[in-house]
Amino acid sequence: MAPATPSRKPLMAGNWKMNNNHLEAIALVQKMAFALKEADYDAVDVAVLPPFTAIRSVQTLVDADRLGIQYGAQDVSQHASGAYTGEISASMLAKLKCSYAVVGHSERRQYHAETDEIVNAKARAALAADISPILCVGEGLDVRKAGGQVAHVLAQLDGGLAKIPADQVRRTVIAYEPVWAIGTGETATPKDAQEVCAAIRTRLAELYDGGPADEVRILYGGSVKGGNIAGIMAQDDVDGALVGGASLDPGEFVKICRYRDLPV
Ligand SMILES: O=C[C@H](O)COP(=O)(O)O
Repeated sequence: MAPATPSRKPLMAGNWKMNNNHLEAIALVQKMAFALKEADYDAVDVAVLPPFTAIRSVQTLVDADRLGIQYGAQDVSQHASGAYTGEISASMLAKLKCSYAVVGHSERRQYHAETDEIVNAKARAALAADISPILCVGEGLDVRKAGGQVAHVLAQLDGGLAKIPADQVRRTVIAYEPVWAIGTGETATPKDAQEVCAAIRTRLAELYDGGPADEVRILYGGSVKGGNIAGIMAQDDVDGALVGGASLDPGEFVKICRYRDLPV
């Protein structure tokens, strides 16, 4: 596959999961913003994905201080509006100027029984509101041990992208997150990450004519930190990272954003 081009600007997205109230969120974004320089934003898109309750505060800070940090949500409803207690719609997130919404994170699939059909409906709801879905795919340890990771991930990809046309897939982000590497300290090797990310790009080329495969950003996620990001980013088909635990530490997250300065 072709190496990353300027049309695939790397994206480092910090998924805070269920951490940080709105006051803590402001403090964390301020620390990041203090450390990040213009050159960082030129090289990398930097995004935070706070809990829903903190998005408005992050928006206010980003707007007031004209920060280059992007932000988004960790989930979105598949429904547009109505009697869905506890749900947050894509149009509500668009009103908060969210750039991204994660869909199909393995924790949603596992704890909330989200199927590929639901994940697909969420991705389409996000796109309809001009929000880029970050579509998560990834295999469990049993699948990995049996060598079925590529087939498993491609089936999730096919399901997640169903009925999404080429002009919309261009703005979709795919995150490959092997479930066995999330929050465990076990990182996939750069070669493991490249194998699956390359297979994802090849499948995108099969599914879509006209070049979207070369434009879609594919992230790796799973115990990413300053010590392993450079090797992962050296892979041709990895265009960034979805970072969990390390994104809660501003120093570590900024280090990840500056992976170019780190040894491979
Ligand atoms: O969304 C992020 C991933 O689940 C990775 O989390 P982690 O970096 O804590 O392993």
